[in-house]
Amino acid sequence: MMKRIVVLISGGGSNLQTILDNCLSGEINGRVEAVISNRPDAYGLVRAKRYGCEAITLDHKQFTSREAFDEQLQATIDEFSPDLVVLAGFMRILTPEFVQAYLGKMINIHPSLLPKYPGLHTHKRALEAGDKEAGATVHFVTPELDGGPPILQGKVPILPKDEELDLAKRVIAIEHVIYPKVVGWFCEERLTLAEGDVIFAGKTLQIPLTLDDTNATK
Ligand SMILES: Nc1nc2c(c(=O)[nH]1)N[C@@H](CN(C=O)c1ccc(C(=O)N[C@@H](CCC(=O)O)C(=O)O)cc1)CN2
Ligand SMILES: NCC(=O)N[C@@H]1O[C@H](COP(=O)([O-])[O-])[C@@H](O)[C@H]1O
Repeated sequence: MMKRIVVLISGGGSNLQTILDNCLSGEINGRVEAVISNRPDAYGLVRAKRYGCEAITLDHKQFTSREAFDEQLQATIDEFSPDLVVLAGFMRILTPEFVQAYLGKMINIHPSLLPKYPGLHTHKRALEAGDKEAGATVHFVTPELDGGPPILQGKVPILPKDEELDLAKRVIAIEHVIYPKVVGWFCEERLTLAEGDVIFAGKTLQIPLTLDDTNATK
């Protein structure tokens, strides 16, 4: 049964595009039913229209509170009865009530090797810390910001002359590899969240998988 996916965005949507492409190619056994942006000018909405799904703007600035925005967001998402909600560059902190409604069926990609650098400006922080490697983490979404159980990480080197943009480009390239992989696993029903544990292919993940591991998990 093809899974129903809703994607939340705030910007350019390159991760969204990778997921759309993998749905079209059959790599992901799913269909994106709707893309919802909290910003009207998000180019990801153009990508959604080109793919042929609903492209919806819920401008968070039009709401009097975070709770009111989340309430409307939940009502909009539920119109599509998704099996999976994918945050792809979605830049709003979600209320605990909202997150609880999608626990175990909502994932996010974060541009750092969590638990290092939750929140914003991850590449700047990694460079300032003098780190030798960086990367991205796909995780289940919980009320704790970027604190949800990690699923898969992709690592990249930090090079001596790297500036923020250099690192951002190298990290987003690995994001485009790991995110569709995790979405695909979820749509094949190989990935679940149970009592706070990530269950992948029938085994409890004690630590997140890294990209190198995935060859062994075919
Ligand atoms: N309850 C949760 N909400 C969200 C999670 C989560 O794990 N739990 N993940 C984030 C995604 N994210 C990083 O990966 C993130 C997004 C936004 C922010 C943030 O500080 N947002 C500000 C506004 C910033 C802006 O508009 O540029 C805010 O909401 O006030 C931090 C981390 C998605 N939500
Ligand atoms: N805290 C959330 C966050 O910073 N997410 C990051 O926003 C970018 C979105 O790019 P995209 O719109 O091209 O997919 C990605 O790098 C993603 O990791």
